[in-house]
Amino acid sequence: MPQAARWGSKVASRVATAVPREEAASATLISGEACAGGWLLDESVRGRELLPGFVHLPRLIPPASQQALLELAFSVAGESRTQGQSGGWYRQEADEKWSLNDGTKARFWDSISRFPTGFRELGIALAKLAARDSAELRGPADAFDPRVGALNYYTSTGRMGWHADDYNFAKKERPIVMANLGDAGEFGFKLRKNDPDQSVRLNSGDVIVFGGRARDLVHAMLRVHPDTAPSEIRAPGAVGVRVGRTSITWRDVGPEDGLTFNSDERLGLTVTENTLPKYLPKRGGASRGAACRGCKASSTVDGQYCQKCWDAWGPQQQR
Ligand SMILES: O=C(O)CCC(=O)C(=O)O
Ligand SMILES: [Fe+2]
Repeated sequence: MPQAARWGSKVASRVATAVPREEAASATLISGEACAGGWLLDESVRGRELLPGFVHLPRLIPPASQQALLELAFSVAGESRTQGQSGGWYRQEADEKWSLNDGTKARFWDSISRFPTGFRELGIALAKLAARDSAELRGPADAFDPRVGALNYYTSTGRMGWHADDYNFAKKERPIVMANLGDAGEFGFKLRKNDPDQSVRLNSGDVIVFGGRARDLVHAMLRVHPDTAPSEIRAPGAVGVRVGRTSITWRDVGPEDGLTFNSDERLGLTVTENTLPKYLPKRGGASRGAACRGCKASSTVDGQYCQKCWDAWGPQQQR
């Protein structure tokens, strides 16, 4: 059985059994043809539009669905912790020990086909629920067709610097949909770079969506509030492992937008012929002769790419 299908069936059955009866009575089952098992969402939650096109839906995802989603994230991002393959959230150091692939945090993304059945439909449902409370989001949410799932894991000291999401990581005209699980996080945001910083606390089960005029929202994960996960949420995996904070984003984007698959390439962990120059790891030493593979400039720093193409990769390092 192909890997994606294997994981799909495994996680979908876990999701189905994770939702208790009591909760089923008070929440609405979002179902769909491909949504085996279904996801429970509290549709009575209304969104707060923090900026035109930026909506926060507190506790939209009830605890049982939070737990199921967390297990899904840990399963998918831990799937390929095998030497020679994509390391998911992990990478193997020289001493052969596995560690998170981005220091105090970890990042992973790949085609939505690698995620279990129902994951894509959940992203679509979340976008539509947010659009009830933002005229700005209606068009972008109607057209939303997520093709990539991205999973971030933060330890208690993990952060992400200020940035706007590139168009090669989500189409310009489509929203970015994010679910928050585990420890709460302080999410910094502003419409433009020079606007005053604002922040909102995102608790486990909260969803945010930004699109339309807020598609280029400048945002950051300022800090994690350690040990604030709801008591009923458990870290999947070994007993005693901290829950930490996980964010899941659904992204409507594909190779036609210049997306490189998968996250290992963008993090500079592996380089393939598809890796964009700006994601190549920086090295020193100028060399002349070959034209730059990125922009055809005549001088390259390593025989392949020019300094400008190397430098374009730099800002990604701050993430
Ligand atoms: O995890 C978060 O809160 C932010 C994630 C994010 O901005 C990203 O992955 O681009
Ligand atoms: Fe982002």
